[in-house]
Amino acid sequence: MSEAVPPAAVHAEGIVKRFGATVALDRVGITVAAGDSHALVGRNGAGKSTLVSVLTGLHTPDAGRVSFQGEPAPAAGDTAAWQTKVACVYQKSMVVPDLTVAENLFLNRFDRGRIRWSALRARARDLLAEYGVDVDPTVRAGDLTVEQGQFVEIARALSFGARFIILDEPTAQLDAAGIDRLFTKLRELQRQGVAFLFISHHLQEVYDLCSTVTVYRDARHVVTAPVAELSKAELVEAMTGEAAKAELAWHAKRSARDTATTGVTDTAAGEAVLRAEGLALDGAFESIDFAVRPGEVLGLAGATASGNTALGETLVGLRKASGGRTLVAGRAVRPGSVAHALGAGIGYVPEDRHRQGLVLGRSVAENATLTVTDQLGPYGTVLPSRTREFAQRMISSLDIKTSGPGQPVADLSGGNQQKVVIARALAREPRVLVAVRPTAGVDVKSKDALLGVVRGVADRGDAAVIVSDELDDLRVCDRVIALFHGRVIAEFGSGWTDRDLVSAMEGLPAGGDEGAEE
Ligand SMILES: Nc1ncnc2c1ncn2[C@@H]1O[C@H](COP(=O)(O)OP(=O)(O)OP(=O)(O)O)[C@@H](O)[C@H]1O
Repeated sequence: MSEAVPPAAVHAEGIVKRFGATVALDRVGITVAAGDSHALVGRNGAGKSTLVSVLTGLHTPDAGRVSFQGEPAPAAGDTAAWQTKVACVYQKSMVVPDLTVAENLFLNRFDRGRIRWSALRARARDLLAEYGVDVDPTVRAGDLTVEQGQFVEIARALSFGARFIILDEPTAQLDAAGIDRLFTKLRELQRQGVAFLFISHHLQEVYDLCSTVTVYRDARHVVTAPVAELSKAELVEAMTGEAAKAELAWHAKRSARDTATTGVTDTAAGEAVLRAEGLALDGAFESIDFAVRPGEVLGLAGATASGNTALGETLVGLRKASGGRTLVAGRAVRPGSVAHALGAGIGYVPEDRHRQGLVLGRSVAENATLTVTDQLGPYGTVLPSRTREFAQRMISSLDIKTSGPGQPVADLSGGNQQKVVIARALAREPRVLVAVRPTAGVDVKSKDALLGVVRGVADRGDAAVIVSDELDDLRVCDRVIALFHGRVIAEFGSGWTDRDLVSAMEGLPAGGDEGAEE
């Protein structure tokens, strides 16, 4: 025991944080050892983001203490001092989009009057090279990919001297190759003594990257253990407080339907709820045909640049097709018109809930009913009682953690905001629901419930389209079309294997390679 153990990268104890009547953190603690990769997991609303705010100096806790490398945390408001201790990298990086990478790296570090731009660029180049980040410092930050933005943020944090970095769902917008590169970089930095707190709803990533895991539930600390000593079932049990079910409940059944859905163009026009005929968008995807029948959930699988998201956005009218057409129940939908798509019965769950999904200052009830206000009272009036009643129903069926329908959406945790977006799309009882990565940021248990709700849309006789690269999202589909570089590369019935679908999304032709060596 005589070896000198370096002080913990961060140590927090007895942290209490209240928002009005809500106790977001109830005497919790966390200790991240130097050079460790420590996961923090918990259901939506468990308190993870609130802890991040406390550990980065954004919120002052009502009680408790935080220290970095054995020294008390800086005073509240001393941003410069906090930056030398800790940084948080979010899925959307916090860089200023209109400034160059070099400017972002040195933001607020120089007296503006004395900036020498050539020197600044050279320093930025050195700094990026030092941390092995392959990004041109003269590029506008807004033009970086999510992955590049995150690497720049990490380099920026390290250059301030921070040896502790929080990653809040960093993989949410990365494809498999991007996740690999991120993890490789993190392992490399870990070897140099940098510690990470990793927040993710993808439990497999916790097992792939982290050596320690802490679970919070309902604002309380439940357990901290070496990852190797906790099975997935035990982890889920700690998160939910219930014995874990063996598997996700919402697999599409392998039914008679399966054998009937081998072709994409064989459906008679009258039967399909949604049909794409030669649908194309220049630069995104080429002429695509498919039909979604009543009772069917269709998956549009694909990695980041595959065109699947653009296809989803074209179906809902956010983008205007450059060729072909979309039909709902045999009637053509006006291209490029969200209002027309909505009127035709297409419900939409967008990927980016902050930009496209919610009015943050408004209540849960108002947001959940944004598309149905014409149904909530006579002659265009909105009856508050009906709005609340509808919202209350959605809150319980989707298990939204909120103090009530009147709570502003801005006060909900990220995953619970996503559920409000889904509630809103369901409110109109769409004939076809188009959902883009519907479970992003949603915890394991809620994920199951949400996918069940999407499945339910089809089971009541309507239809759904799930645009995603998440295998769990795609498992509820009766049929999956995989896109690669804007083209359909493969199509699967519900009996696909993870390996086949992943290969297709990576651009490898499906089938015929069973048993091939990696
Ligand atoms: N500004 C705020 N005002 C009121 N309540 C808040 C505020 N911020 C968070 N809360 C509440 O605190 C609790 C914890 O939220 P937090 O965002 O920390 O959860 P989380 O674990 O990060 O969830 P998710 O996985 O969904 O991101 C939630 O009940 C949330 O509604």
